[in-house]
Amino acid sequence: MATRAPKTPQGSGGGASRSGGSGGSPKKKAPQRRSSGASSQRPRSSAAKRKPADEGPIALLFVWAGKGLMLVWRLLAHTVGGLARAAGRSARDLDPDLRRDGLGLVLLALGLLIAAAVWWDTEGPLLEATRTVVVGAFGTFSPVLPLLCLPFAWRLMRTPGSGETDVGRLFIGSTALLVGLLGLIHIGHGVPWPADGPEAVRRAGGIIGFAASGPLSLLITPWVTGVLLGLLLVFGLLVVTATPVHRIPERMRSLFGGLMEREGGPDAGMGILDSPGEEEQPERPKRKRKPRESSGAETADSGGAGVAGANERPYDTPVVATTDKAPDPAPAPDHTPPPESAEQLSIPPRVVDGDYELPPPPTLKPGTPPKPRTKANDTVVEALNGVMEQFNIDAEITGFTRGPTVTRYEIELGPAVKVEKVTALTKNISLAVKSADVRIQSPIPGKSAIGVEIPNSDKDIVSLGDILRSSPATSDEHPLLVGLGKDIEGATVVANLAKMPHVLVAGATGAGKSTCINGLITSVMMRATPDEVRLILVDPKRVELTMYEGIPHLITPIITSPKKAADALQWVVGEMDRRYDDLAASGYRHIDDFNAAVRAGDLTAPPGSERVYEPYPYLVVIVDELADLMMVAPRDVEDAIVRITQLARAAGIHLVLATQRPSVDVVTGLIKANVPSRLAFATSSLSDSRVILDQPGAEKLVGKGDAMFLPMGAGKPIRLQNAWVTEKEIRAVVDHCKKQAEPRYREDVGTAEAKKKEIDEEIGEDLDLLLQAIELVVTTQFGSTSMLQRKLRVGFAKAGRLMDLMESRDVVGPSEGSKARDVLVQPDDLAGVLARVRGDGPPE
Ligand SMILES: Nc1ncnc2c1ncn2[C@@H]1O[C@H](COP(=O)(O)OP(=O)(O)OP(=O)(O)O)[C@@H](O)[C@H]1O
Repeated sequence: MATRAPKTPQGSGGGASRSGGSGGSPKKKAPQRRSSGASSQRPRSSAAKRKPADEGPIALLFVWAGKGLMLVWRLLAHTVGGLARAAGRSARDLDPDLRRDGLGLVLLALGLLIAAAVWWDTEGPLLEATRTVVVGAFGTFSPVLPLLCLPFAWRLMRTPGSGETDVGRLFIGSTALLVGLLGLIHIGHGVPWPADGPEAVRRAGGIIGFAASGPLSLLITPWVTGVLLGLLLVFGLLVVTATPVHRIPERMRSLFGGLMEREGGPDAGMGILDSPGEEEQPERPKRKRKPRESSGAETADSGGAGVAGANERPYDTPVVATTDKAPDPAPAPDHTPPPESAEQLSIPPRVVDGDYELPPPPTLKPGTPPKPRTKANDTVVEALNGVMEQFNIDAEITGFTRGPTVTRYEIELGPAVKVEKVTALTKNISLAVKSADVRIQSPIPGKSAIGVEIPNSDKDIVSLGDILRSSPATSDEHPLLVGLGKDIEGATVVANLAKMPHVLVAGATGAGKSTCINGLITSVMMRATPDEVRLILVDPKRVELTMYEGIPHLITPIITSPKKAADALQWVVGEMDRRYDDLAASGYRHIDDFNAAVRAGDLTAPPGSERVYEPYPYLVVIVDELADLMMVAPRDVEDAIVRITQLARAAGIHLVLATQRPSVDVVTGLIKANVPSRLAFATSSLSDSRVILDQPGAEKLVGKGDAMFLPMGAGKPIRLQNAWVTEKEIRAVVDHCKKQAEPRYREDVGTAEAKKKEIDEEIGEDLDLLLQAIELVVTTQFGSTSMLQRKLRVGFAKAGRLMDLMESRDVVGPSEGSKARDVLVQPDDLAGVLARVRGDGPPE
């Protein structure tokens, strides 16, 4: 997740306002200027030379005054910037909503100051200076400025929780809008130059209007400048209202519809008083993101890869553990021609007209404050010392690091003491500290000490709310960043599902696996809009995930039938293939690049196509009990999982597979090889731990969310206490999401069965064999019946029938006697053909 994420429209208008520079033919252009006098003597070479040469002392004065003003401004900006940076640390600690209020109040004060200076001509040196600066800069537009400050201030204070990007967007948009407008006003007044007198400039668009239109008019005529400035103005308007160009008709419709409703509705009378813009709030962002930093002790630096950094003072400086060690992206498939289908998105892109607000961060409650040391720790230290003494081992307990569930005690050995002397005492230590779950780590990474992990008798609760409000989570905006918990040193652990890119969650019943899945889904709901992330939830147990029914992130109702779940996985394979087709056709390697290009408007539909490109949401498939699926259709499920996991990363599709039976028949070698990240909760046996982590350790976990996280590429797992989220909190988040938007389901997810029946009559029981035969023939490009007999171990009659079925589906050509048949499908198209034969091909 890389920090992700779709952002506000990009500022592309800079080019328009900045064009110019040298070039052009002043000879031709000068006569087109409408102003007279000095203007006709404009210089001919470069703009730089032009003014000082011909504009006389007044113009020179203006130029130098302008430069002086710039210098003062820069000095001021540096000083204020320095002060702001110095105050930054404490400002960052402020509640973000308070920060926005502060900004709003500053804007209000500014509006009042300008109103007093410009509207009422009030006396006083500050007001006079304000008047000179404002009227000089904005010209005839200055009286409107105070009116603009008011709605902006109002918006800032009225919509707490919006991100900083919102403020940035408004700033960029209104600057473009203002520059365009002032330039146009200036052109409307005949493009007066400073040489025409300061009053002439003030009566037009002011210095800003002049800067936007004057030099440009000289180079490309006022008309063309007017058009460019008009475009800049429209761009500014679109940015301020957060309206991408392709959404203009939609926005107009909703604005128009809203106005009509208000006119005809019961509140029609009130509608006259309300400003329609305010009512529609067109400038509101589509989403409110970013849960804010907690006011607690989380001050983590952004961590690097894989495993949390070691930490001397755990509760002061927790470190993020993210799965940053991403491998090279999956190789992009060969370039293929643009797909024929006119439909691009197989997942409906828009779920809601208007705005979608993320749940406010306080919906999730804070946990218990961490305790760095308790009486229980002292008791354990005494017990450990006792054991060392009893066995005459020259070793010392030099300290401990208390995590939420487990404390790691550090033992330093004297000279010439064998490590094995301590490790052999595990059972005695267990006895002395009255806990069966003692785990010895030798050495503690980065220290020449042995670590003895002993469960705390007085555990801390790690709340998901605290994790999502901590800076490791808030500093990364990727919508697939999820809160995992806290490690043994108390550092926050977050992970990006997109980087995992698939994860296996396993553990014995009651170990905390369902809580973990709840945490993952809640993280997504807290941080991502349905336009950014869509979910497929598979819950064969029918009890675990029911509370998420109806959330707008779902693309299909929660799937409870294992058979349907297997079909849904096949649908995901199809969705992945469709995405890959799009990536290949457009020449992008990753869905993020594709989406960025769509947002920037760089992707146009191929000639003759009616397609409208939309960004693809990430798709996360969460299976709460893999074992139930593997019992029903082991081969289909395994095939689909392997295919998805091998390729889906670049397509933005990620799997979370959970099971309480991590045995080799559920988590097969193939699945294991392709699901690189693992999250293990307490297992009932050492062999189960081996299946999940490829090493022992999970059997020693103490349950209730005590977990080991092995991110992709990491050699050693991180022990962590998984974050806790209550059912009440989940319900509040779910209610919030449901109020924001209705789910829009894909009808065909998990319904391949129905389609299959149509072709079943002909294929009958042979579907599996036929799929294998197609795969064989296409990959070898050899259409031979005897090869099918040999490889599939079928008789001549069956092999002949398979060949006929393949012929009727255009996989092979007609029989040519004893010669092998022509193969009509290329290996690249195999996935599509298999999907079609299965009956889960792309919708017509
Ligand atoms: N992160 C956690 N923090 C604190 N307690 C937890 C945590 N996770 C689980 N627990 C405790 O463990 C109990 C069982 O958790 P959970 O239902 O998630 O286990 P499970 O492995 O999914 O079990 P099952 O497979 O039977 O559904 C919870 O009721 C809760 O009391």
